[in-house]
Amino acid sequence: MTLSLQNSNKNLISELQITGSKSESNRLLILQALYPDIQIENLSNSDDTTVLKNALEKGSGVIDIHHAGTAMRFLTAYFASKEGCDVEITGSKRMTERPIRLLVDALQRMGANIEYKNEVGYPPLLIKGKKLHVDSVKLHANVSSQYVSALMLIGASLPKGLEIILEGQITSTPYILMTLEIMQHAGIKGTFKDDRIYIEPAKSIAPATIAVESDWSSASYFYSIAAITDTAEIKLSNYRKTSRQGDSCLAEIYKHFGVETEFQENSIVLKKQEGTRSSRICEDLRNSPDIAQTIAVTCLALGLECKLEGLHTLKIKETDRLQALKNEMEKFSAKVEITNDHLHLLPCKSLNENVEVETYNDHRMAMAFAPLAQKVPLSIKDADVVSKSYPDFWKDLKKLDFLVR
Ligand SMILES: O=C(O)C1=C[C@@H](OP(=O)(O)O)[C@@H](O)[C@H](O)C1
Ligand SMILES: C=C(OP(=O)(O)O)C(=O)O
Repeated sequence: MTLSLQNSNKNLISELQITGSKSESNRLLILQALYPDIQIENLSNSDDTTVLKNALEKGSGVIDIHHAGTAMRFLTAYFASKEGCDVEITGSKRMTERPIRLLVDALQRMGANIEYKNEVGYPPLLIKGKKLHVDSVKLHANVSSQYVSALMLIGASLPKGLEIILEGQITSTPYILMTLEIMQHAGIKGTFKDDRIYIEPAKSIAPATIAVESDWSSASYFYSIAAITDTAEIKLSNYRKTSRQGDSCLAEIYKHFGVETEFQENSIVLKKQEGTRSSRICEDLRNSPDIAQTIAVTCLALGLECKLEGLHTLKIKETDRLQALKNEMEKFSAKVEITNDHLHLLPCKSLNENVEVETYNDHRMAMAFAPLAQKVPLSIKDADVVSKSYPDFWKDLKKLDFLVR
């Protein structure tokens, strides 16, 4: 499905409720499978959460998790530690190109029975679950924090708990902290200090109801919309000032674009007044890789120079996001330089109209480019990719006066 987009309203006022965080939801579903006394409120309606939920219900045979990185990594650890289970976990073509060796190596050192069906280091995986007894493991932490979270999530179910020693520079740290905080909220004890994580064993936990906060990465598109328009007041419900999600750093980052965040009880209001904004944006996004595309496109729309670093994980996400950003921004007449971990967008004076944006099976390519329709009419190819994290995205855009056809 290709959608054409346009929005000429420069004064946006609206109220939305975005679905629950897929990161929080997927952690809670794994914990609930291990500790059934956990109740979850406001579970995400994203594909990534649905595939994980279905996989846990199925529990055997061939399990296809499509594009969902967290589902692939968390389920690998979960099934490997579940005695008697016999599964093949596979996913989309792209998933078979996303590395998983560091996690599999660590689990194998803990005694897990995991084999690669095709290429060593990549899904599909053949897993025969068994009791894991080793209580300390080393893990390289500079490729994906999801490997770390996967081990943490099963840690408390092991007889002696689990110590994880992180090697190398730690990437996406807020996601590791999110895992720990959610486990602590569920009553599991654990610590994360310097390069050492320790999760205490827990045979059972007291009943707990845990509410998922709405998704901050999804909120980024509304920050971008507010930044690009003249004036805006957009209320997003089910957000907290003290969030477990690292992408809540958006509230600080978008001040540079003149967007202020008012924290109300259980919601945020994004307020944009005309005028105020920086002339150049420089950010290190090692801790928040998922908002890189949003920020780059906001800068493109506003003709700002943008230097982003700490982007070394972008190449192994749903697509090579650095190359995809360069390809698509250049269609609008931008000049973009990329390296392995860095993107430099030069100020762009005028934007080409009616560009067809390719999305490369990446939900964030579709959603990050949509706000640009406030400057020039454009179209988004394969627009239904958004369902990976935010199935109602196009419906919600219409509430902000976007013409979506
Ligand atoms: O743990 C999580 O929920 C996630 C961790 C991040 O991945 P990396 O740690 O691979 O950067 C992030 O990009 C992804 O969208 C969700
Ligand atoms: C990278 C992402 O997801 P995952 O790694 O879980 O597929 C994302 O949602 O931007």
